[in-house]
Amino acid sequence: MAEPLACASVIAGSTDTGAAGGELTSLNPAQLTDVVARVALSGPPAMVEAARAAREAFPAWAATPAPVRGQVVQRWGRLVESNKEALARLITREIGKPYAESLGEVQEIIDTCDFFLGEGRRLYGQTVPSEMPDKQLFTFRVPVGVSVIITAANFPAAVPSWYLVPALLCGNTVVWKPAELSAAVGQALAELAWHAGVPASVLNLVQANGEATFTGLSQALEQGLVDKVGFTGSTEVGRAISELCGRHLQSPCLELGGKNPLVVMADAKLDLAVEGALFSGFGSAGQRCTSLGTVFVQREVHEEFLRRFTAAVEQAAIGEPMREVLYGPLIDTRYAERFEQYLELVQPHHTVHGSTGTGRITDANPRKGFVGSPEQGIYVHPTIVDGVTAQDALYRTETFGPLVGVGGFDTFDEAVELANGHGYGLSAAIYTTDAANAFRFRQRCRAGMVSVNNSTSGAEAHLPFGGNGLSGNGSRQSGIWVLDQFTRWQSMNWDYAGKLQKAQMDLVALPEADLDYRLDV
Ligand SMILES: NC(=O)c1ccc[n+]([C@@H]2O[C@H](COP(=O)([O-])OP(=O)(O)OC[C@H]3O[C@@H](n4cnc5c(N)ncnc54)[C@H](O)[C@@H]3O)[C@@H](O)[C@H]2O)c1
Repeated sequence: MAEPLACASVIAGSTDTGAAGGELTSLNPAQLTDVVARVALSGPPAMVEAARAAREAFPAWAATPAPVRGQVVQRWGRLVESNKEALARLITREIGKPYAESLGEVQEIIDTCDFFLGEGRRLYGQTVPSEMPDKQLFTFRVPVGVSVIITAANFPAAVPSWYLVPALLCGNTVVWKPAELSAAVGQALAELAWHAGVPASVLNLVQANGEATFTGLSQALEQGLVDKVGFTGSTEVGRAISELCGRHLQSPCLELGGKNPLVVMADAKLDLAVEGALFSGFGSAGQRCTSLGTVFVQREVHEEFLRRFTAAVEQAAIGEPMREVLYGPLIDTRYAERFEQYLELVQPHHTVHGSTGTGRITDANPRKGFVGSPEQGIYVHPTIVDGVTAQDALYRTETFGPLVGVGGFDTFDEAVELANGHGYGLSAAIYTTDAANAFRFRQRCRAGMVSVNNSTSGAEAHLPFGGNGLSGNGSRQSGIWVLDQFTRWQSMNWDYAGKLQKAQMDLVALPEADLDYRLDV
């Protein structure tokens, strides 16, 4: 086993080993005897100190030409690329994500850096015509200022990069607070950024628990040190962050939970739908914000879909994440305990399918075909629950584990209602061979992201990512759309008439017109 890494906050290049917020041991969830990192957590003052360092660094970074910032970001991407396997191994070791998916996660950072290299040469503003002569109007994108980015453990590298890369490219300075459970991945990614030329006080790393983060953020906002908050995590914490920011007249980016529906129409290619449901329901052990929550199947094909889906889940490879598996362990025992509580939402009238057991996978509660040994890891059985209706708590609760509900519907309108009615609005999918159904579904769906004949999971670095309702406040990551989060529009007017011209008052006379004129044809 590799030696544990030492992790701590790094503020303007100085490491805070004081552990005022306590010490945390980050364990490999597939092998709990493997200590991945020992983390010295900071107390609330670290957030304030980091925000102050970022504030001081802001003018110089904002004045650095955007194409140069773009090249820095691109170098970060190149360094991530040359460390791709090492970073992916660390992700798998620290949070138990299957290695192939960890490689994909690292690729997404590389893609994001590549995309924003080009954006450094654009960051376009506009020239706008004025209503007066000898006057020109312009718009410019200007950086927001100090951005505090707080992220979750389940996507410890790719999702942070969706914030960090555009924030830096746009000229902001940053305080990044990774999840405690992925402290080592956070430190590794930050280290690569510093080595790529991002100045230490432009990207500050704070390792702290949720409570200290909230208190520190609140103090930093109070002192006017923070201009933007980006948060990825649970809806509950997102709401608290939103209330805090609102008091300071700030609008945070919020990327929160999901209860993502997948609709299977009777005309769908069932095998394709099963494949999509398997990947999005059980991939990453259901610990994605875009994980499938409930499959709604048109009644004519409900039984057949369930039969094939159950068979696919029974055959799925589950086990040690460095091997070829659909999913590995849950990220932490806290998640497993919560998952077991969610199983209690399964009412007696539901039928549980597709597993040799429920709850934790252990030698005493084994899963046939388990890849490796479950004893030292946090593994849970995949669970399909049939008979989910809009009245069930399961219908509206994000379970954040390998549990997929299945429900039925008769008409397309009913399917749309079920897909929209749970309060979340992150991702939704429909399987159909009828193009009209696909377009109508997209049009009536409240989700920020809609898939047709594809699973609810997946993202591309240049497409907007984000949700509505309980899934977020409509902010979007990725592509050009995220620029609106990390820049503000500034307008400028330049009058070269040599006299004061007043808009709306000094009107330029229009040519004479005869508006009563009618054609005689
Ligand atoms: N929409 C998305 O893009 C997206 C992506 C990944 C995860 N998620 C969601 O994240 C959740 C899972 O992550 P989690 O359980 O770690 O979430 P969480 O909300 O408990 O924690 C997320 C982050 O917030 C910090 N935090 C916790 N309490 C805080 C507080 N009071 N103030 C400030 N920061 C605080 C944590 O330390 C962590 O860094 C799920 O709901 C999942 O759907 C959403």
